[in-house]
Amino acid sequence: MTTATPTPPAAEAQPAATVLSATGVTMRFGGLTAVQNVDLTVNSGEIVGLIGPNGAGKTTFFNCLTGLYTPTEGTVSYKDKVLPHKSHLVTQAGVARTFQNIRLFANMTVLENVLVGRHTRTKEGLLSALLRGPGFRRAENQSEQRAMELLEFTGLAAKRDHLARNLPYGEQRKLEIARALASDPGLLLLDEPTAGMNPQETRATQDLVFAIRDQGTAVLVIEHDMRFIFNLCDRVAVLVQGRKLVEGTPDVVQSDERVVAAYLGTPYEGDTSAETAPEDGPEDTTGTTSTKDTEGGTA
Ligand SMILES: Nc1ncnc2c1ncn2[C@@H]1O[C@H](COP(=O)(O)OP(=O)(O)OP(=O)(O)O)[C@@H](O)[C@H]1O
Repeated sequence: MTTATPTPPAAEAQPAATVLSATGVTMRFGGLTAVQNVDLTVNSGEIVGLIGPNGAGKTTFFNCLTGLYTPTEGTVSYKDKVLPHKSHLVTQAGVARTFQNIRLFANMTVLENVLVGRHTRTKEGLLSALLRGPGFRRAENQSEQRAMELLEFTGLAAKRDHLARNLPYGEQRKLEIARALASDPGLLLLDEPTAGMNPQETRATQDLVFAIRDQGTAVLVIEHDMRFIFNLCDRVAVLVQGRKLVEGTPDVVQSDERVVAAYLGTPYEGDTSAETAPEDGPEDTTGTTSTKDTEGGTA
């Protein structure tokens, strides 16, 4: 008689832990309120999208989350700890980001760029670095190993010794992501990761973001390419004139008449801000066109 190995009871569906919690975030620049009383959470295992017309406050909100700006009001917590208003401390806490305009060290190699992103995870001090003692060399080897893993992961390993400035645009964007991942973040914020990309590069970026999520890093992404956002995200929040207008699944958001109206700049029933509606031109909310497809790279 064979004894069946008891199978473990099916794991009960646990509510996902909250990774990021932004509460009542407001950012004023003089008389201009760029972000107003925005709440947003990102849970572990999630990809959350942040969309909105130009000037809606998306990047300002990212800057508040990542310590570049000190919000005028509100708090931002990562894994239940309030984040400091210093970007390197936010990175150290476990939140990494990329920028709308690529910020690589153009004259450093691909590998060196990722190693720079690794510095928040190395403990060796300045003295140890100057003396190049065994502890420093061990840490250096480990960092290089991790950097190479990330270059494999992002498909850039063969370019490790190329100067960043010589990479094609799509690979520069990948390198930015690899560098952000080098700090081993639990949350990655991507600001327009497909801006200026062709459709193949955009699809590859989509696959990369799924892979990042599958490896255990939650993702919050700003993007104008609606097809990309609605394919990728579990949840989407829409900012309009600094306020969160709608939040929900891609299906809910796509079919919300307020979202369509906000993008078209037309008033909707109950809209109190119609007189100051954004002047941006129509953007496609149907998922058929990327508004950035016609833009050049921002490198
Ligand atoms: N440092 C700043 N000082 C003053 N005003 C600012 C500053 N940064 C942003 N703003 C203003 O805040 C508003 C929101 O800008 P923000 O760049 O956050 O929008 P966005 O949604 O990211 O736009 P886009 O999609 O075009 O990148 C805009 O009116 C912008 O001019």
